[in-house]
Amino acid sequence: MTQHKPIKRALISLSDKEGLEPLAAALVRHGTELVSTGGTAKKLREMGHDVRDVSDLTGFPEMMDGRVKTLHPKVHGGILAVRDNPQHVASMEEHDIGPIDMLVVNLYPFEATVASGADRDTIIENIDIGGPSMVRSAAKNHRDVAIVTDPGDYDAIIGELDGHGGLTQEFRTMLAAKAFALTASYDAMIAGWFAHADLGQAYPETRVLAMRMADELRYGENPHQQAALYLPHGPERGLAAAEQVQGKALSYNNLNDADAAFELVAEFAGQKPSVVIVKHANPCGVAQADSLLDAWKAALACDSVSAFGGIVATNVPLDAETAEAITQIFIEVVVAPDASDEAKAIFAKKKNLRLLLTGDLPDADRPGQSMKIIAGGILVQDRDNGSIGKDDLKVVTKRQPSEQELEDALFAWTVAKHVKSNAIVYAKDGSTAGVGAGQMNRRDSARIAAAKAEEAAETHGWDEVRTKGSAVASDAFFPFADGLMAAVEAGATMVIQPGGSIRDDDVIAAADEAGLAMVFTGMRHFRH
Ligand SMILES: NC(=O)c1ncn([C@@H]2O[C@H](COP(=O)(O)O)[C@@H](O)[C@H]2O)c1NC=O
Repeated sequence: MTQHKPIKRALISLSDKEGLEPLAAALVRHGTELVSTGGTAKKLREMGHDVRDVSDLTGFPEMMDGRVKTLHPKVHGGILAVRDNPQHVASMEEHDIGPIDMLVVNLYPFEATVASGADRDTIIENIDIGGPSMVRSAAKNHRDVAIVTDPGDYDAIIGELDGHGGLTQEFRTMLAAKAFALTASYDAMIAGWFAHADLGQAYPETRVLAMRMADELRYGENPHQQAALYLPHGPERGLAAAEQVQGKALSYNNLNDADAAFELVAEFAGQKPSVVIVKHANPCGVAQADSLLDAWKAALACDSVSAFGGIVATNVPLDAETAEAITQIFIEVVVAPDASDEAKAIFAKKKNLRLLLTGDLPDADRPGQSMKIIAGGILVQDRDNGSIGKDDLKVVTKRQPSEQELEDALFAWTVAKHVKSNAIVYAKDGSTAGVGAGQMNRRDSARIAAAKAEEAAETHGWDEVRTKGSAVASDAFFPFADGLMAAVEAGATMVIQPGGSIRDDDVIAAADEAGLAMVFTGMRHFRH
């Protein structure tokens, strides 16, 4: 049977004293002697408990604004001594060191201090030194010492004390693992603050990532893959901060697709009502219109086959009419800044549909980084926040684009930025006409996008395929004229692309011959 080791003496030193009362009461009930630092000792006395001050134990006053309180052999010896090691026992006797069986600590609130906008000196003062030192000592000696760092564990500890009079080795090991994760995360936050905030290093020599599990997911991309969502410490941001109003638990693929939809729709923040439909992380229909309902209809019309089981994102709050229309087909997730009560009630009828409300959309041009795991490493890059406006465009053809062509071109360009390479996007009158994604050559993407537009025309019984008279965006330059010619065959009259190929002259000549207007952006948007 696993032995439950009693706690004869506990050192308690807490910044966050929440939940202390029942834990202290349980310890006292089981005959534990309490030793404590200034503020915590005061609190315990207010609760009516006998407490020994740590300064009494060490023979030194707490000093230097609390920088030195527990950093003393009487504390660390009492924690680190191996109880059945005769030499350690002899040292304890020689130096009058008593064993400490439990340490209850939480650390100075470094993260909250940074978040509060405090000045540098205050931030530095909130780097806990004595706390992590004790935590590491106790976690190392978890064979004999219980290290309690998470108030979420207090109840279980009280249960063990009341039920068995002490804690098992397994319990102490679990606590130790948690304690080392805490000190590692704490130091990661401090190192991150120094590198990023204090020294302005976006790519420091050593990068420490500390993340907490926010959700255990049912599985990963496929059912045989285990998966979880991890978030960095600090305030939740972006899609991770969204409120899930209803629906089944979000899956790995839902989160990945919803993020793609959310990032694309954020490009349209503050613009006309816009709808993005994403499938397998690529947009399959994107539209802007005077009403959200019209934007939904236009986005859906682009590729209603692919939209089935898709993810929908909007740039304005959902209204009842749009909610009603969306629920006419099977949609996995809807992401929106907000939703009216009527819209929520309509979605509520679709029990499985996940509705995520994000509040204001993030700035699409914000700085940041993206990461991708490769075998044996992580690729880190600035997030693709590059954007262009009309003034950045260089007309390279004889024909100048019309205002409408320019608008459609910029819209197609914005969508193409969020389509996996090779990306070709046709757009007309503020909505996509065809999206070609993820092909190994540009010509195939151009053909696939055009074929989708033809299919949409057949499905909806339109007289004309919407690529006729459209603007086409290519996420990177056309290395040959063949990709451009595929767009000409589809009826595009305007091209937007980065330019920069050694065969640009051939491509421009082909565009001139076909009577196209073509602009170069000077910026590429590969997305893999
Ligand atoms: N300096 C030390 O020796 C020291 N020992 C413990 N602490 C921290 O002091 C805090 C508790 O202080 P108080 O009990 O005075 O409110 C805890 O967050 C603990 O981690 C210390 N403070 C900072 O380093």
